[in-house]
Amino acid sequence: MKILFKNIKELLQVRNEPIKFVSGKDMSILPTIKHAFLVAENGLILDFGTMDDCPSASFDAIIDCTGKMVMPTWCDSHTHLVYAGNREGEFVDRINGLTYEEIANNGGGILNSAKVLQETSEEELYNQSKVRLEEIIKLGTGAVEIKSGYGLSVAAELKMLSVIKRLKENYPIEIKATLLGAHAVPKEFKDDKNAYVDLVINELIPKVAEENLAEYIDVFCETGYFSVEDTTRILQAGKQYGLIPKIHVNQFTAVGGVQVGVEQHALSVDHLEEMREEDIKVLKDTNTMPVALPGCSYFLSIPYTPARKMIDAGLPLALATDYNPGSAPSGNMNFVVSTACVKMKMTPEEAINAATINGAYAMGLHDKLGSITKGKLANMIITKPINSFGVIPYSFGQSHVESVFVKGRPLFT
Ligand SMILES: N=CN[C@@H](CCC(=O)O)C(=O)O
Ligand SMILES: [Zn+2]
Repeated sequence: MKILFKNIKELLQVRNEPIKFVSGKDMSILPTIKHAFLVAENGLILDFGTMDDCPSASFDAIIDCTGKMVMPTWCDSHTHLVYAGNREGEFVDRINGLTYEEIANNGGGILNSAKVLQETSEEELYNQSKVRLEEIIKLGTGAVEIKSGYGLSVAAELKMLSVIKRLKENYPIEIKATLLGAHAVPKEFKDDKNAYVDLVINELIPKVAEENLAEYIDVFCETGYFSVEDTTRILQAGKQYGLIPKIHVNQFTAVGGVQVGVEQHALSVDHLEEMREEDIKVLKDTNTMPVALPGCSYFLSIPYTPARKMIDAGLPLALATDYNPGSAPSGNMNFVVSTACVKMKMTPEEAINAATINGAYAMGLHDKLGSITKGKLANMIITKPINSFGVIPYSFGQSHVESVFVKGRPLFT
């Protein structure tokens, strides 16, 4: 199958040479080609350039993109989109004055989602989750990481990971699975957290590795959840089974989680709403990608990740949705990119880099996705007719995605 996309108003995120990620000042550069063509063959990007060099060979399909932009699909490197039910009641409780912490301390929050998930069949969980997956693909996401962590028992964590596996088998976008057994301390272990950490290390990790259900290991390293010591133990155990760390740190308190991430060679450290100078410094010149989740800051009314400080210090930054029922019930990367510009003072170029190539890196997918580069997967967004790419973050709350191509094929057009 060979497709020609012609008369593209502007082809975004063009990288002739493959790159891992962009940091610091380089984040403000978004290479583009105006009045461009692109050829996709057998699911890969075969060629691109200006219309002056547009090939005249025969194609299976020709798509006229007059007035429209073409860009790589969004790479959403942090979600919890496999969950059961929702937490609308807690949303109203927060509107009426309770805090996220108070709700969690009263047995709500993650434990609430765990209870519902444990009572939901795998089939039903799959059916609820696939709706969310289809919804984000329509919004332009072409690669997504999905975590477990609402099971909090060996059986229920395996149920979540099996659902993720089934989504991988049934949908063409790239899906990466993360084991987040240490997301909260289950009720039964409330007086003996160490026993739960032992269970994660001695039973859950080996079982997940044996069944090959996850690529990454995550921990919610936070006051009242898992300490830096717990986090180190769990990450080390995961690494022995080949699981790569990607961790939740500095959401509410800065307790040294970023340092643990760097020490353990985490692929990413995510959230980072509370950042001290030393947290920024320790990330410098490492291979650990900081990931901001502005949808969570928006929904919980907590501080935003200090993107300006971090980028100005020379760091890279990725953006993700954190799609989950409690702190970010939206998987809309268009909204995330817009919020990053409005609230975190990222420029459109920085935000698009953060949501494409840097997000791909945070999922170990930068050699396949995240830029328009020959040989990468032809996962692309065709926008509606727009004046400039700045309109994507500017007109918040709208989707400018007209159609989405995954491995060179149109989905949900
Ligand atoms: N912070 C930890 N985990 C999720 C939220 C969990 C929940 O409230 O259900 C997050 O990334 O925001
Ligand atoms: Zn999360």
